Amino acid sequence: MSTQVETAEFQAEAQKLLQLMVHAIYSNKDTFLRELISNASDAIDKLRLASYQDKDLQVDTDDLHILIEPDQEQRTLTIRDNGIGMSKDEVRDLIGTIAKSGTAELLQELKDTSDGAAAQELIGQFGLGFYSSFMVADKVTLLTRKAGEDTATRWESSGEGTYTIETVDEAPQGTAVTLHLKAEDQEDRLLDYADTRTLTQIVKKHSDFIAWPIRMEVDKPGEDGESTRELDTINSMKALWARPKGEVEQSEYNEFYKHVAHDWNDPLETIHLRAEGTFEYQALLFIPATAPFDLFSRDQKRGAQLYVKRVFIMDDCEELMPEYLRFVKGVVDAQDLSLNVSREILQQDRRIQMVRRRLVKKILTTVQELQSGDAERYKTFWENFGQAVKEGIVGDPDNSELILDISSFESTRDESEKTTLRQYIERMPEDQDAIYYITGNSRSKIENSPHIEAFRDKGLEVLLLSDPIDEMWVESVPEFEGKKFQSITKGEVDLDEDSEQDAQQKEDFAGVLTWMSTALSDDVKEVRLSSRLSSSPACIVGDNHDMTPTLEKMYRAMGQQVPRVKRILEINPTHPLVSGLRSSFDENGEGEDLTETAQLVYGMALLAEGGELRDPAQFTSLLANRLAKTL
Ligand SMILES: Nc1ncnc2c1ncn2[C@@H]1O[C@H](COP(=O)(O)OP(=O)(O)OP(=O)(O)O)[C@@H](O)[C@H]1O
Repeated sequence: MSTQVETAEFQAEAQKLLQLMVHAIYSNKDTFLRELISNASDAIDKLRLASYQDKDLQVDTDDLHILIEPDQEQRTLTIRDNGIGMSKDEVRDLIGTIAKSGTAELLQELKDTSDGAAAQELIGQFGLGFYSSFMVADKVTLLTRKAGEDTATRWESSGEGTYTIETVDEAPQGTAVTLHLKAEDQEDRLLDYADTRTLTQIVKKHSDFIAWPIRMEVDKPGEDGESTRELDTINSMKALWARPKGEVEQSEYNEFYKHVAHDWNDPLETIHLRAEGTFEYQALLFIPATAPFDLFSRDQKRGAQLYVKRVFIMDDCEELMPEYLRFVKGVVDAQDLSLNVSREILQQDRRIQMVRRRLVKKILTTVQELQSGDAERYKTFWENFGQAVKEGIVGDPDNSELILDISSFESTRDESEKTTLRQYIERMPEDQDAIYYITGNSRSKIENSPHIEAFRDKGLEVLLLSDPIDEMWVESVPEFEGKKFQSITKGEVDLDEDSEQDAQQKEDFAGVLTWMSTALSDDVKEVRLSSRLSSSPACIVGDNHDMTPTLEKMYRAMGQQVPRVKRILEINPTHPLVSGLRSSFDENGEGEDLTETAQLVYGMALLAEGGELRDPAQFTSLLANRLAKTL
């Protein structure tokens, strides 16, 4: 067998992340061991599953374990597992590159931040798995043989841009990662990772719950006072989710979370539940403290890990979690499923649907409790995951009321504080019968939109809905707690109390309105007087069931055919431009100049709401000509 050594380069992004590790940006160096043990444990889970699914696979699964081998003299530390191993191509793909989405954004953010603590938090959020070995080692050697293959692969790197890779004839099945340790440096929080006591402490702290034995030779005091070296299992291996809730420390939950979620930070919330009766299961779920970089990418995975009677069955079990809760991590261990259950079977299984319903309810009510009991943590939750959770208002009709209840929204009342719907309703004046809202692309755009003027003048609060998903749910939900949602850019709004004056104005403007409706008929279906404006001359509104321009644009962007919706131009009778337009029409009748003024009024209204002109060049030329006349 040829054992030619190839030298290859890390992918550019991997190189940059490695540099961060080599130059020790992350202060909690002990985490490397948790990462390597976590990978080893995953590899054993995979082997166990593969041997179960493929009876012809020639592997020995009798004594699956992880072995820690420190060598004080050589200053090395080896983490060895007899799990699934990797093929040569897998080593290249999995170790030489970083396929995680969000890497580019992470690197950009790291470049932009000069604050060490912020950089650490970013790294912590991203997790660096295998690469974290380079925090404590100046050279790493990996020897691996994939289950069922004859030859093995040896990989080595000092983390400086290149690595070597070669095929070797012999190696035990599984993976051994050998770290050539950096010198101990207490100041830099670099401990002696060849010391068995240090290693034992780290394993107990970070990896105690790992389901496979983690073994290491340790010194044991003998009867004659002499100590002897003995192979010991240093983790308790107790599945955390199977232990009674009251007996598990939060620190244990936190460590377990870091293992399942590949996160380096503590979770925001822990949910531990057990169901007994016809279908028994235990669930241990976590809400992370920060949203992952890829929360809104299409390939974002979702779902808890599924175990059956303590045996790992699959990662990302989608059947257990709806898409809008894709950020929830954890484990569900069911007692009464078959070990060879497949995704197809799970999709059909009504018991799994029942579990999912219960988990969803539990997660949502946990957030509800947070909302009423811990404002700061609720705020963190909502800032990170609110946008995703709101997808459930449309996607999960059974829970839409509950989701609305735990949601909070920006409003005209306070720039820095969001409001819940319940709080909004409590503040509503007695005669207000609807929840007013406006949708659009950004807070700044909608908050200065002319539609809001009269609401602001009258002290009426308006919700400012600027997430793309808001456009969707607000169309589909009729009401909350008996109050219907009313867009302030749609339908007729009557905020003026003086009906006598109204009637007079209607009469005065009747002629000019009819003429304007015809003059602008290519763009609008009607021109009418407004009671929602106080300082702007005009605004554009829709009928109650019309699609908003933002929604129209969203559908077009998704490639759907949508007819162009003509909306309504509302003009402000008290604005000098509008009253002047009317007197000019009354005195001189229609004319080219007046038509141009009407077009300008329409164009301005469109721009004021952040809309796009159909013919911007024509609009600017009209405006330029008009301005020239004033000079
Ligand atoms: N001991 C191992 N045995 C088999 N495969 C392994 C082992 N260690 C790593 N791998 C493979 O290499 C991949 C990359 O590992 P790495 O630790 O860099 O990232 P990860 O575990 O996928 O995610 P994270 O960076 O969030 O920890 C793993 O997903 C796994 O497929």
